Amino acid sequence: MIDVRIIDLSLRHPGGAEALANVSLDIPAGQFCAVLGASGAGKSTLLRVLAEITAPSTGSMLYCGAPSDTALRRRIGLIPQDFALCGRASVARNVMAVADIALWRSFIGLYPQSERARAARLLAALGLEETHLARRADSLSGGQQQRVAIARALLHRPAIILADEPVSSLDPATGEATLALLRNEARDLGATLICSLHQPDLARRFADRIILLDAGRIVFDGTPAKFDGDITRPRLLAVGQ
Ligand SMILES: Nc1ncnc2c1ncn2[C@@H]1O[C@H](COP(=O)(O)OP(=O)(O)OP(=O)(O)O)[C@@H](O)[C@H]1O
Repeated sequence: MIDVRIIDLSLRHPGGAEALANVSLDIPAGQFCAVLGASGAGKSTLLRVLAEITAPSTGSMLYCGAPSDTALRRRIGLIPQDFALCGRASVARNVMAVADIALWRSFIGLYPQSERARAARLLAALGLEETHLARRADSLSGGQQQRVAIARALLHRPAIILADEPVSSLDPATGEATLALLRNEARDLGATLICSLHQPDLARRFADRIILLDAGRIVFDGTPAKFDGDITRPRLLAVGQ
């Protein structure tokens, strides 16, 4: 079980606006923390900083009180907004690409039976039958590819799951079932789940805690019961005005 401490993170892109501004959070181990906010609010930036894909301008993160290291990084399950699949490779190869499997095995596609079975079980739970394992990833629909990215993140039993809009390409019913599965898997693993969403109703139903970002700042941090569900500010003008 890993708790996450985020200390005064700020990030200003070169020539751009401040994507994160003085973000501090203590996320207890095992918590499902939903990150909401209008488009451009900084949700992906926060997740990318936590995944150490993007370096912050200032601030730091601690995992169980310590900076991240190689061992910690291997315990993060990342679901990127763009899925980051290898289109030419099979679904099986994509799902098992980041699992803790000897490199020579993954080169020749010889995965341990236990990992194959877990991959098939996860994909089936996500609504993708075993026949999908042999298909090229780029032959799947966008929503199917998104679920492959979710299975890949869960396969190696992560202690921290960073999910960037993991149901954005799914129809409402599949999205709800997928988010329920993600929450349940995280619970079973004791994993801390930090998940950006565009659907306040899903966040209210599934998350333990909601963080609302606006222009890179935290403007709400509390329980779903206290959240009023409004993630947008009236700053868009209607066409013709
Ligand atoms: N590489 C970059 N260079 C310059 N600005 C960037 C870069 N990446 C993001 N930004 C800016 O940082 C801000 C936050 O972007 P971010 O992608 O984190 O928003 P978001 O809340 O995830 O949005 P969405 O819901 O549309 O995915 C935006 O103003 C965006 O234009």
